[in-house]
Amino acid sequence: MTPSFNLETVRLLGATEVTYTRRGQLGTSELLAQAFKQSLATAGLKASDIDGLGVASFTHAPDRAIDLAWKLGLTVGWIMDDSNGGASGLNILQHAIRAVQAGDARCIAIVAGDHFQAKDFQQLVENYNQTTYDHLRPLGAGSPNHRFAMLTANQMRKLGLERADYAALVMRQRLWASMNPAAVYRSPMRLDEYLNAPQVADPLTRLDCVPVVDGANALIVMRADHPAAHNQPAITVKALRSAHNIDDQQGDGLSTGLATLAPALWAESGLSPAQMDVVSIYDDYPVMVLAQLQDLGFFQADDAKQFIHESIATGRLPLNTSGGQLSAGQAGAACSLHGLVEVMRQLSAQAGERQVAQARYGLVTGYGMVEYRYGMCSTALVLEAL
Ligand SMILES: CC(=O)SCCNC(=O)CCNC(=O)[C@H](O)C(C)(C)COP(=O)(O)OP(=O)(O)OC[C@H]1O[C@@H](n2cnc3c(N)ncnc32)[C@H](O)[C@@H]1OP(=O)(O)O
Repeated sequence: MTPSFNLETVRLLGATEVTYTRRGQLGTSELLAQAFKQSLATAGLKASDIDGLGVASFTHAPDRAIDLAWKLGLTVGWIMDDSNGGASGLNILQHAIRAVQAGDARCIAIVAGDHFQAKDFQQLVENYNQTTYDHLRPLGAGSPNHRFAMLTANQMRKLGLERADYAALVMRQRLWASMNPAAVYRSPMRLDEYLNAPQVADPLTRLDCVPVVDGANALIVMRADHPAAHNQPAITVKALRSAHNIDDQQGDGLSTGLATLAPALWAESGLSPAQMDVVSIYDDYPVMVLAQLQDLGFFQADDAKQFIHESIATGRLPLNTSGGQLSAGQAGAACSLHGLVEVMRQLSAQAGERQVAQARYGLVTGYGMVEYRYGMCSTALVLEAL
């Protein structure tokens, strides 16, 4: 287990998202640049304050972080690219915190985003890794939808769930999305709409699968003693843990790396699931939202149905208050900062109509990098508004 480290010397600010669109006009560099500029404006910073840059993207290639630094006119002493999908932004964050603590940089901007034409996404999933290319693509099963359909069927059996139970989660997220101007799907969803949506891979329909959009997110990681750290409500990280490839793809995929890291995460933060005021759980498919909440101790297997209807559907647990990716949209690697940006906005009292009253503690998870059965990467962090 990694040793704990003092996070008090680091602050997060400048959380921002570029409005998600389907097949928009801006290319990846432009989206990343827009997120960067919005983040600076939100944090009250100038480009010359930034001395570190992290970039997460699938479609930024052949450019890399240094090319974006040049386009933005940045001179930096710390730079990082990450293409680990749903884990990428939080992976950069984990490194950025260390860099700021160690004095390699004082003020790091992290940006994540993608622009997709329809054919780009197909190309991405079929070439996601060598395993997919060699073994799944020839079977016509390159898309993650097929694999998460199997995980959903298995979870339905294990937890005694029906489609109407998943509907309650998806519909609640859509309700949150109706209060997020940046979300791509904002019209409230009815149960019959959910149940009758076009099937994608039994038992998943279109409304269970994260929609592909364009967009970008950004935030700033800064030393707590930096003069600009007081430009807006300060947010600190109480604990951050990652656990990747915990079982060599030999498990059932319904227990993620979060089950491994949860004891240390809660012990280090000194907090418990019941104390979280707002929660962003990586939501590529509803099955994984439930799997991660269970791993983190929000409910026990026997209570899954009750938890969905009493805590999630009622909003008693403010879960994925941006609408989550399922309603706001998944802009490629931007998904890796999506949940963090939302929790930071909630903790900074900047969430507009969907603001959770007196939000002090928040939880964020990242998940991703499907090898051939399920995601291999898991990260979680607990945040506090100071
Ligand atoms: C670790 C991970 O993150 S793994 C996950 C990685 N991501 C993925 O694999 C993406 C999964 N999603 C998908 O594959 C696709 O979105 C699909 C298959 C579900 C849907 O794709 P398609 O069937 O091609 O539908 P398409 O995107 O063209 O949309 C068709 C219509 O449905 C609408 N639509 C699509 N999704 C939604 C949604 N969630 N809510 C409401 N409307 C939707 C579209 O706006 C479009 O409407 P229009 O015709 O009026 O413009």
